[in-house]
Amino acid sequence: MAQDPLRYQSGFGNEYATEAVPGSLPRGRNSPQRAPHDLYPELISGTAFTAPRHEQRRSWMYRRQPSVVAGRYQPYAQPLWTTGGDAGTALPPEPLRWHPVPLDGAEFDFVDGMRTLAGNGDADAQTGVGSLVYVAGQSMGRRAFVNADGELLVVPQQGRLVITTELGMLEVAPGEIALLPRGLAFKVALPDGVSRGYVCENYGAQFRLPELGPIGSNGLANARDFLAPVAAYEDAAGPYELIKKFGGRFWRAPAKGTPFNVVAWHGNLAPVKYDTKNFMTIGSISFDHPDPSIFTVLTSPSDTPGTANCDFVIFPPRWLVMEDTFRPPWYHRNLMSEFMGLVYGEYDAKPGGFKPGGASLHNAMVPHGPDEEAFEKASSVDLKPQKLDNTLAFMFESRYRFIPTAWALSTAPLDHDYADCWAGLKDNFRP
Ligand SMILES: O=C(O)Cc1cc(O)ccc1O
Ligand SMILES: [Fe+2]
Repeated sequence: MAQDPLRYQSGFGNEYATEAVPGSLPRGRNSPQRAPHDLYPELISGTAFTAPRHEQRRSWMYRRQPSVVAGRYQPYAQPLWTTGGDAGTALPPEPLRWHPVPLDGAEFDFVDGMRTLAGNGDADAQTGVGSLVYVAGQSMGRRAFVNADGELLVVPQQGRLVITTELGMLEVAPGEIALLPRGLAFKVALPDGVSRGYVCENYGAQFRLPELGPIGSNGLANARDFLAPVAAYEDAAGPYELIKKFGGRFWRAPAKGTPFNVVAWHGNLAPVKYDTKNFMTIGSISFDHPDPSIFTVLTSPSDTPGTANCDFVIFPPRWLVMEDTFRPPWYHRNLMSEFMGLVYGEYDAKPGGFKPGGASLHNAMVPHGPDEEAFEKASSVDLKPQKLDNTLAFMFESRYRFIPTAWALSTAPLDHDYADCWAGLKDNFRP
């Protein structure tokens, strides 16, 4: 690779165009009789050909070998990365929380270290999402992964990820996120050693920026802050192992060379990264705690308007200035189901038991809200302007109940005492 591959092009869903070797992109057409430098043109589409134009996502790659060149596939064991929700599970109708997932995955890479905590929907029906955690200590070396079941929204919690994709490279640190399109080959290197993070595997409509309504034409996540890679290809010869997730099952195939052989590409289907520091957070400057939808970074719509397959919501550092207001989240129970994680710091509704690397799950109509400590403090504190700083929590919010996996309910560090955080709330009524 002649140029630094860690350069980026900005924008969300742009018509990007990039070439690692000048002159490798055909001009004025997509598949000339012979492409420049005798590269093979190959199309990857992330939407149906007849999807509405504004939803269309596809890219053209110009590569040294088309990706059909691979050996035969054999089953591959990754039993803890499950797909969808297991309808046979007796889903507890109460709040669930997990302590931080232990950092004991030094022997695993990003694919083998992935565990599904909870899932819903059905990859074949193109609905629902999985909520996963990874703990990994090995870089993928000459192993590449393709996920035919969904796109991956990656939320690193500890350790940077250097993600090599067919379309180029992304370096993603905690506080940033990556969005990896369905079907695009990638591998992950771990420059900081053992790393942990969260992943939303989205089987449904692709994540996109939310409508802004009365907010106007600027704000929340701005399109230009999403960064796509520039074309870059691997030179070193030698065999590769391809791992593929396809219909919930895992497969492996040998390949005689690297799948990261794309010399140039153009199109609007691309991996991107986004730094949550660039999120323009909006809040109440009068009174009351607003609905958390104001914190939506990306949304995957379902076929019911406003009722998302999944919203990706962050709770970033921000000022709280509301007058005569209980400032943390209210007690509530919602139609939508909420899977939450914490990248760093403290979450204002749960200063005690919700830790970075942990997770919580409040499914449809499961009541939840501030723990006793948060309630006591927020209902008596002097309401000066207050900066909630050094904190980043997030939520995968879905219209479908998240069903925890057998791993989540047995091996994972389930917090059996979670309900105790509300048990001490007093009846303060004095008629
Ligand atoms: O339950 C939670 O902590 C997430 C959440 C935050 C908020 O500010 C309002 C509603 C909500 O579900
Ligand atoms: Fe909630």
